[in-house]
Amino acid sequence: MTEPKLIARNVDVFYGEKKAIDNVSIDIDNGIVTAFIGPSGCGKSTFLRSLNRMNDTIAGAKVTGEILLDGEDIYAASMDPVALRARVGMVFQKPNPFPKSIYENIAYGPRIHGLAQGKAQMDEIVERSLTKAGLWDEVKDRLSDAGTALSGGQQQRLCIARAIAVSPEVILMDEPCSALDPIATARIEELIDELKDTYAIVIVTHSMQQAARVSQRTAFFHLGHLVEYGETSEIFTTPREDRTKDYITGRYG
Ligand SMILES: Nc1ncnc2c1ncn2[C@@H]1O[C@H](COP(=O)(O)OP(=O)(O)OP(=O)(O)O)[C@@H](O)[C@H]1O
Repeated sequence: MTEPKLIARNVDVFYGEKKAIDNVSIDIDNGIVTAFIGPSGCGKSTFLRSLNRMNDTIAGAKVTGEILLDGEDIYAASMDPVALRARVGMVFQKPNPFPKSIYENIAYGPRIHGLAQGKAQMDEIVERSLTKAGLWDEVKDRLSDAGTALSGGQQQRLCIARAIAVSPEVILMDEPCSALDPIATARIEELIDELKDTYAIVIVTHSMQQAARVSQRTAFFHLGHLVEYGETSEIFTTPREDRTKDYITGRYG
């Protein structure tokens, strides 16, 4: 057995006095897609954001407990949150390209992290990242066009390419398809399936069909608790907990 990529132990997340995540412990493995599901407001996004310290950017948010990336405490004083977010990248619900060219959207991260020695190396990173995100053929002749001029689905693949460009180890995706049409969604789902061999992927989704299609492991959250975690096929066919059963059969959510 290889070590889990991420280990969370007894994690609580507070917004001011309010506890949004209560004592969550979970191991997240490499080479697979892990889905977080559960009714609106159960804390999926909050917990996802705690995995790369995005909650640090929210005033009043506090995380307690322990989260280890390859055994290293990501909340340790010695951990630089900017470097951490390159290792644990994030893709958001709404595609959010920078108001810059397609090329610059990809080159920005590698530049600030000093990953390219010169123009030729940067060109290579840009091409490799866009290729991995399945976008290169569509944009190779228009790299100086604005990223925001692309379609919604292309913008989301651009955002995935931007995350890939800084050589992450984990990619967190917070409902990455919720603003996309079914065809663009299918492209992203195919892409997620390809990327899982290189990165640990965690996806928050409202769609149980999507969780069933793209993930190998599923975590069901309810009211800030991790109710059940296991193989996706088992969670959807033979859940152990009544609350999971009620959710996947559509009794609430
Ligand atoms: N910035 C914030 N400040 C205060 N409370 C927040 C903040 N973000 C989320 N919450 C609260 O924390 C709880 C969990 O919210 P979160 O967005 O993590 O849930 P979610 O399961 O991702 O919901 P959804 O599926 O609707 O996106 C909710 O009660 C929410 O109102």
